[in-house]
Amino acid sequence: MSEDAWSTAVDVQETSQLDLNKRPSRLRAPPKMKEDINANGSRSEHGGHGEEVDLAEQSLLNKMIRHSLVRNRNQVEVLQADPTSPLYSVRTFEELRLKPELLKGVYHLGFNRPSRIQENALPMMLAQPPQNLIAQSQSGTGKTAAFSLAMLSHVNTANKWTQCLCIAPTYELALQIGQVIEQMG
Ligand SMILES: Nc1ncnc2c1ncn2[C@@H]1O[C@H](COP(=O)(O)OP(=O)(O)OP(=O)(O)O)[C@@H](O)[C@H]1O
Repeated sequence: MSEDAWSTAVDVQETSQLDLNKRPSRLRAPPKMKEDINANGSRSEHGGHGEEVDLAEQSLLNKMIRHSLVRNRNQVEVLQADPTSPLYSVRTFEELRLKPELLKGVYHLGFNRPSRIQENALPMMLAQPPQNLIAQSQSGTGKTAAFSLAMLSHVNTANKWTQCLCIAPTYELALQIGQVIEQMG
């Protein structure tokens, strides 16, 4: 249920991003970035400069592809049991020694066990002292959830200052990551 609500909210958010000019809400980008996005959008609307890549549209397309994977969650769960799948995992979130609040957030999202990228990357990202990590995995295999969990694990809620900085290549992607973090945190 909560996963459906989350993906629906993200979809609504994505749709709203297609019409940034008409939306005077807090979801607006800072002026410079908004200008860039709108510039890309108008280029694409008029079909003008064939070679130029519209990053906002590209990001939305990626999101739509991922959304179709979310709909097939049952299949994802089955794939996690297949040792040849990148989603395969034998470890549990408890074994990753996440903070109890985060564990609650993970289960609230309906995650029963970590995917392979989460299983491999999280111990390194949670190590003390923290280690640098570059990781890659197929789309929809849980990378966002992995680095979001790692970021949140390093946050001390008693400290009232900024403790994490997540840099994303597009505004839309940043919003999506923010949604995941809100859900988990
Ligand atoms: N351990 C898990 N168990 C079940 N579902 C999961 C798990 N981890 C992530 N998911 C779900 O799988 C979907 C894809 O996860 P996520 O967005 O983290 O993947 P991604 O690798 O970052 O994808 P992309 O490369 O497209 O950005 C999301 O709906 C997420 O809620």
